[in-house]
This record gives sequence, structure tokens and C-alpha cells, in this order.
Amino acid sequence: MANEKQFTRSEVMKNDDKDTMMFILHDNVYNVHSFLNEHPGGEEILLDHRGTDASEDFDDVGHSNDAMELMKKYQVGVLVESDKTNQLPKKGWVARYNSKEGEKYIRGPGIPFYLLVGGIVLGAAIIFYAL
Ligand code: HEM
Repeated sequence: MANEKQFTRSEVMKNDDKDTMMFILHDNVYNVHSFLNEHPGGEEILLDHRGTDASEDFDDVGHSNDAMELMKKYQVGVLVESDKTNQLPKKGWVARYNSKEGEKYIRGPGIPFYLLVGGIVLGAAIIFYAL
């Protein structure tokens, strides 16, 4: 990780500097001050989570892979070891966080594909017997 600055939970909680808008997401610390009015979910919800550990609410909302990429830009550090929860993100969007978990979600072709193949085979059989 590029920025390994360490914060305690109380440092994040106290952030009242006008240039910081920090919160914790899964033991990482973010400063989204410059992102406030760009956040597609609105600035209000980010302000509501100022200084808190927003992991649970963040997981409940669910964010896209694009959002995950964007987050890296706003990470300013990590929690000190003794303040970490070391909890994995909730199930349901873990796949986006952890590529190994994600592999479980890769599926084969869906039902429409099999119906199409079945249809083609049936069509070929009808033509074959009709001739
Ligand atoms: C660095 C941190 C964050 C980034 C970069 C970020 C980015 C985004 C992006 C790109 C979207 C658009 C939808 C998507 O692509 O998933 C979004 C939507 C949203 N975000 Fe965030 N977000 C962050 C933190 C948070 C936090 C802490 C909350 C608080 C719970 C939150 C709540 C929401 C909500 C409610 C939506 C709207 C979802 C919807 O309309 O269905 N976000 N965010």
C-alpha cells in the first residue's frame, strides 16, 4: 500500500479539521474531504459517518468495483494494529474484495444458453427426419 500512515480510532474520531472528513472502513482510514460533493450517494451520508467506523453501513449499501478502485485514492492510512477489528467485509459483496472468494461466483452458461442449444439440436433433428 502506498500510504501506511497509522491512526488510532480516537484520532479518526476527533478529526475536526476543516480539511479532513475521515472515517474507517475495514481497518483502513479514508479522508473523503475532496470527494464529498462528488459522492454519487450524496455528501450527507458521508458527513453522517464522519469520524466513525462506517464499515457496517458501507457493506449494507454495497459498492461497485469502480467504487472500490476509487476508494484507494482517498485512503490516507490504516488503523494501528491494536485498534484493528480484523473483520472481513460482510458476505454478499466479499467477492468484490477478495478475488479468491470471487472465483466461487463464476458460473457456467445460464438456462437460456441451454435452451438455445436444445432448440438448435431439435430443429436439426426435425429437418433431418423430414428429408
Ligand atoms: C472512500 C469512500 C467511498 C467511495 C469512493 C464511494 C463511492 C461511491 C460510488 C462510486 C457510488 C455509486 C454506486 C457504485 O458505484 O457503487 C456510491 C454510492 C453510494 N454510497 Fe458510497 N462511497 C464511499 C463511502 C461511502 C460510505 C462510508 C457510505 C455510508 C454508508 C456510502 C454510501 C453510499 C450510498 C447510500 C450510495 C448510493 C447507493 C444507491 O444509490 O444505490 N458510501 N458510493
